[in-house]
Order: sequence, then C-alpha cells, then structure tokens
Amino acid sequence: MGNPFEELNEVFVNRDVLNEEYQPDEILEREEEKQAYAGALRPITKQNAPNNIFLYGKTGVGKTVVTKYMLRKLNEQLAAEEADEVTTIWQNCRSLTSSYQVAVGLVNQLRETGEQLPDTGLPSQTVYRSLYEELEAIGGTILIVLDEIDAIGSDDDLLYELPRARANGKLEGTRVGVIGISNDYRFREQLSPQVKDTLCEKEITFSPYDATELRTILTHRAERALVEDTYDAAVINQCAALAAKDSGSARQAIELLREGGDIATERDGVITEQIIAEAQKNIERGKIKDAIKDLTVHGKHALLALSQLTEDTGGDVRTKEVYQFYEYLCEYNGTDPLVSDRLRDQLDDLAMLGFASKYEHNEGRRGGRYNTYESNQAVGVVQDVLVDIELPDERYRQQTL
Ligand SMILES: Nc1ncnc2c1ncn2[C@@H]1O[C@H](COP(=O)(O)OP(=O)(O)OP(=O)(O)O)[C@@H](O)[C@H]1O
Repeated sequence: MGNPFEELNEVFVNRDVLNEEYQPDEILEREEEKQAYAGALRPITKQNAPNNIFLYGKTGVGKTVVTKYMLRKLNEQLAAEEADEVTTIWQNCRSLTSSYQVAVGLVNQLRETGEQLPDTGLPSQTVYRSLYEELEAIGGTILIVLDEIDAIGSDDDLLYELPRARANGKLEGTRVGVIGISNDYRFREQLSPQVKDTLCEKEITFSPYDATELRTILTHRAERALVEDTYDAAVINQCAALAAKDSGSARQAIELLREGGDIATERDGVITEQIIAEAQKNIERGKIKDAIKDLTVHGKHALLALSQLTEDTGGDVRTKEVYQFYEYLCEYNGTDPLVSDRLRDQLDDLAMLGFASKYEHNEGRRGGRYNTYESNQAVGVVQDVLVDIELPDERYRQQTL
C-alpha cells in the first residue's frame, strides 16, 4: 500500500493564495474606491494633517484588503519622496464594546507584556493619558485603523477625543488620523453629530460585488492558486454567480473555490460544477454548526429537545411538550431549566434564527390559540455539535416522559 498522501490528486499550486490572510499584490475592480482613498490620504504626502476616514460596506467586499493595500502604497510613496513614513496601528474592536476597552486595547498593543493596562477599573482619563503618552513616544503621523468599529456602540467618546487630541493640546509632536471600518450602517446613523462630523470627514462606501467583478477577482486568484487544467471557466463562473446571488462577497466566492479544490484533491483532481455545488453545501453545514455553537445554554437545550421531538413525532410539537422534554434534558445534564414562558422566548428566538419553524393555530372556542414548533435541523446534526449535552437513549426517554 502506498503512502496515503500519494493517493491525493493535488489541485493546488499554492493553496495559501485562497486563504483569508493572503494579501494580493493587485486589487481588482475597486478603482473608484482606491481613487477616493488616495484622495483622503493625500494630505499626509504633503506633510499635512491626516483626514479621518470612515469605510462602510457589507462583509467580504474588500474594505480590509483595500485599506492594507492603500497603507502600503502610501508608505511606498512617502519613501520614494524621502519623507517620513506613517505608523499604522490596527485594532480590531470586535469584542471591545466601549471607548475604555478600545483605548486599553490600543495602549496594550504599544506596550511590553509586563506593562499592560487592566481590562477594567481605571478612570478613562488615565487610560487616555497613557494612550497619548504612547502615541507621543512614536511621533510623526499615526493612522489608527479601528476595524469593526461598530462594536464600540454608543460609548463613543474615544472617537470624539482621538481626532481632536492635537487641537486640545493632548498631543504635540504627533498627528493622528482615525480610519473606522464597519459593516453596520446603523452605527454611522446613531453617532452623535460631533463624532459623525469628524470620524466621517471622508466616507468611502464599498458596494457588494456583482458576478462579473467576482469573476475577475477569482480568475486572478485561481491562476495563482490552482494547477492549470484542474478547473475551467464554468467553475469560476459558478463560484462568482453563487456568491453574487447570495452576498456579493469576494470572501464567499474564494472560500467556495478553496473548498471545491479540497474536495477535488481527495477525488480525481478535477474541480467540476458538481463539486462546487457540494462545496457550497459543506460550507453551509459548517456555518449552521457554528451558529448552533453560538446559542446560549438554554437555546442549545431547547434546540436539542425540539429536534428530538420533531424526529419522534414528525413535527408540530406543542410548547408544553417541548417544555416537558427540555426540563428533563436540563435536569439530566445538571442545568437549571428556565420557566416555561422563558422557554417560549427561546423557541421564538430559534424560529427567528431559522433553526425552527413556528406555526400559529387558532381553533376558536374549542381548541383555543396555541403555537407549535418544528426543528429545521436534524437531531443528529444538533447532537454532533452539542457533544457536551447528553441525550438519554430512547427507551429511557420513553419511560421518563
Ligand atoms: N478587489 C479585490 N481584489 C482582490 N481580492 C479581494 C478584493 N476584494 C476582496 N478580496 C478578498 O476577499 C476577501 C475578503 O475581503 P476583505 O477582508 O477585505 O473584506 P471586508 O470588506 O474587510 O470584510 P469584513 O467586513 O467581513 O471584514 C479577502 O480574502 C480579500 O483578499
């Protein structure tokens, strides 16, 4: 028997080209956005104060990749002119839900391990002072990129403070510009007028890609990632069309091609349209599993109970039946169950998230009004993900209920 690795039919020349972290040397199909970005960054090349820039667009439409590209090009330009390069600080704000946390995140990026600030407990002004000290120590022009800036919510005074730091005498030798990135347009709308005026000094909107644009981006990647003749134009078109129809996200299109490549490598080394259809199903299944993992502990118990009952009864499960099994399941696993009204909320949430369907019944005076639920997920899939929750075996279940 040969080495199992030799049995694979490799389709990739360089699979990393289809990875999220890959930095393409060319940005395609974003000419207008690059122009607008260059315009917004231009004062820096003239030794003037930087603008603040706000980028908005749905997920996967190139906000990050274009920003990284533009910052690289900016420094290349400055180096060519023998001017001082700018310093960039990239802060993802995903789990940072206040100005305090973002400021601490920034300080800690700039400090050694032993000198980190605590996540809570200091007065905000102390944290801001530390931040200004760190920025002043770097000097020159500093661009602070706040990715997923919407996480900061309404606690946005850092976004007021930072751009005004120099005007307010907090910084002397340093110029700071903020680049905020978001895929939530409501965030921009809810900003206080003063913050909006400064942060959104220059705004660049990234629209979803259409199928033609995605085809260009994908073709360029495929030429660098895949062995010739392991795919054809129809496969590229299919990935582009599926992603354009769903989200307009280049990430989704690239992911489809990568997953297709993985499947083909385990088969006969050719990516076909059928394989891309399979890849799409795999990715969707993966997303469902991730979403189940993200449910609250009660959401998980409720979903497991509902999917088991859906399988046992064929669907249309009444709330009180779900409750009975849910309560039992919680106790079996050592979790305190919610009261039945709160379980109803959990079931409504599951329906809203697409995990379950809810049916409203009204049988007039005789039967009254009631709801039934049905799980859209097979109990096997749910149980595969929720390995921590034990489902008692059927005989035991029948006896107990
Ligand atoms: N115009 C483009 N040319 C080449 N690659 C692109 C282009 N646009 C997006 N990509 C690729 O698509 C993927 C997603 O892009 P990116 O991370 O920039 O999206 P985003 O808008 O920042 O999304 P999110 O809001 O989810 O962070 C990356 O792998 C990126 O390299």
